[in-house]
Amino acid sequence: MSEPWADWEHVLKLDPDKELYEDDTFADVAACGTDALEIGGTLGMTEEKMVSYIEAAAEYDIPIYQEPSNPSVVVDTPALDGYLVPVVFNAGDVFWVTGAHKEWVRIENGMNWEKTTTEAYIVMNPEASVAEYTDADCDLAADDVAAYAEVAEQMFGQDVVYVEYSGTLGDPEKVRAAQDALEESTLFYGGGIHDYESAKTMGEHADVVVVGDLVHDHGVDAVTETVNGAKDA
Ligand SMILES: CC(C)=CCC/C(C)=C/CC/C(C)=C/CC/C(C)=C/COP(=O)(O)OP(=O)(O)O
Ligand SMILES: O=P(O)(O)OC[C@@H](O)CO
Ligand SMILES: [Mg+2]
Repeated sequence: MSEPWADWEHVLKLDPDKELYEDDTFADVAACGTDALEIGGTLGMTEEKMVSYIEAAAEYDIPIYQEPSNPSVVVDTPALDGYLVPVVFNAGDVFWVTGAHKEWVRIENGMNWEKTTTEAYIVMNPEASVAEYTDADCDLAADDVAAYAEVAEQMFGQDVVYVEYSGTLGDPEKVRAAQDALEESTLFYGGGIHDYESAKTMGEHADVVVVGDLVHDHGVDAVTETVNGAKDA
């Protein structure tokens, strides 16, 4: 049976450390046309902020996945369809490859493996908090990105590979290189998607376009444009 993300084209990532835009509501967010919500962020995250976003989104009929940035913010609730847990393949600190994950399994009272999937992150924007946080080596050419993607799928069995340019629009050639290197795995692209064209461009190379900051900074109507771009790609 294929995993749900095999059918996704667009994901909206909500950061519980940020507010929704102006008069936008969670009902508006849920109706924007995206295939799923991912809830997570790097800075200022707490379990309380996570819970309030997950509970608000759970009122609506849309898949919700938590993307925890560390073990202490993981929320155990039936409101979640699952956990998408980053593993940063180009991290400088092994804590973000296996260390945090080991700590999570150690402190949990039994894991819900059915609901847990890892995302093989390739972090590409050195200015992003996620790059600083994980001490990622972002100095990667297209063939480096392709090789990381292939290693993730073929050697580590990763079903989701995520080219992450958080905060800036990336190089489509590097996204395409990752796609060309993959056989079955689903390629997520995130970073700087802000309109129909940018979503369409990245959607031509990635399987799933992830939109983050736009929903907080410009609102749901702007996100709907990106849904259209991703679906037309
Ligand atoms: C084992 C568990 C439960 C967690 C560890 C998970 C790992 C390895 C996290 C490291 C990578 C990370 C922080 C992922 C969070 C998702 C993400 C990339 C959010 C975007 O971050 P930015 O846009 O850089 O941050 P802000 O928007 O908060 O500034
Ligand atoms: O916030 P933006 O730049 O849209 O990035 C989306 C996502 O990839 C962040 O993890
Ligand atoms: Mg961000």
